[in-house]
Amino acid sequence: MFSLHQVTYKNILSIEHMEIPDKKLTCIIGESGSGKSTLLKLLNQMISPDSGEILYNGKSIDVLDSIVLRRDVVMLSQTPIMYPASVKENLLIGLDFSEQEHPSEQALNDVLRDFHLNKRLEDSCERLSGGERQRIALARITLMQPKVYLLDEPPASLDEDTADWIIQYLKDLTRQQGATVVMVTHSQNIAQQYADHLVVLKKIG
Ligand SMILES: Nc1ncnc2c1ncn2[C@@H]1O[C@H](COP(=O)(O)OP(=O)(O)OP(=O)(O)O)[C@@H](O)[C@H]1O
Repeated sequence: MFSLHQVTYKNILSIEHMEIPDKKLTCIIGESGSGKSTLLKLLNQMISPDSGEILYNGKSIDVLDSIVLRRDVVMLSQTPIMYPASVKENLLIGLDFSEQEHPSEQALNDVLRDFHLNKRLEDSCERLSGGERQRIALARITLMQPKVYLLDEPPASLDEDTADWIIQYLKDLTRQQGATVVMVTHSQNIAQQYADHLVVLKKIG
């Protein structure tokens, strides 16, 4: 899905060669500051490398329109944006942003159930817990049905049981919908248990 060749970014990343496989769950691990979040940002063109080449499905991502690329390759940051609006509005933001049609109320309620969110669509998002925000943000991007999910530490504000079923859910997306999931994690356990492919980053120098 992605191939990186001789990619450098500031004095943060220096990658001779890296493959990120299609339809698999890839975990990125490495010490703090080793460039894990930076690598995700390179994959959806939020930033560009100083040198080297990144291929997406065999094409250099330089020549792809970044809006089109980001419809396929969706990133969930460590601190997802939550608007002071209803659960429904917050779920639909990603679809609006990528100019996709809204699903039925039933589909939105199904997604709340899938993510164990005991909320109604008309409830406000203003007083959600960190874990609920994280799950709404993840639900928001699954509604967009991207080809690639770039996830920056999704389990960060989730308890262990919730983190486990969410990662299992992501793994199922790779198997059932052929999605590609690239996930940064600090947890060696999660990486060992769930990753089909592992990327280990080391600090330069
Ligand atoms: N645009 C930038 N310009 C300069 N330095 C940056 C930039 N972005 C990040 N850094 C630095 O690059 C290093 C790697 O950052 P990054 O967030 O990618 O690491 P990480 O492995 O995800 O870390 P953590 O596990 O702590 O989240 C850090 O030292 C950070 O301060």
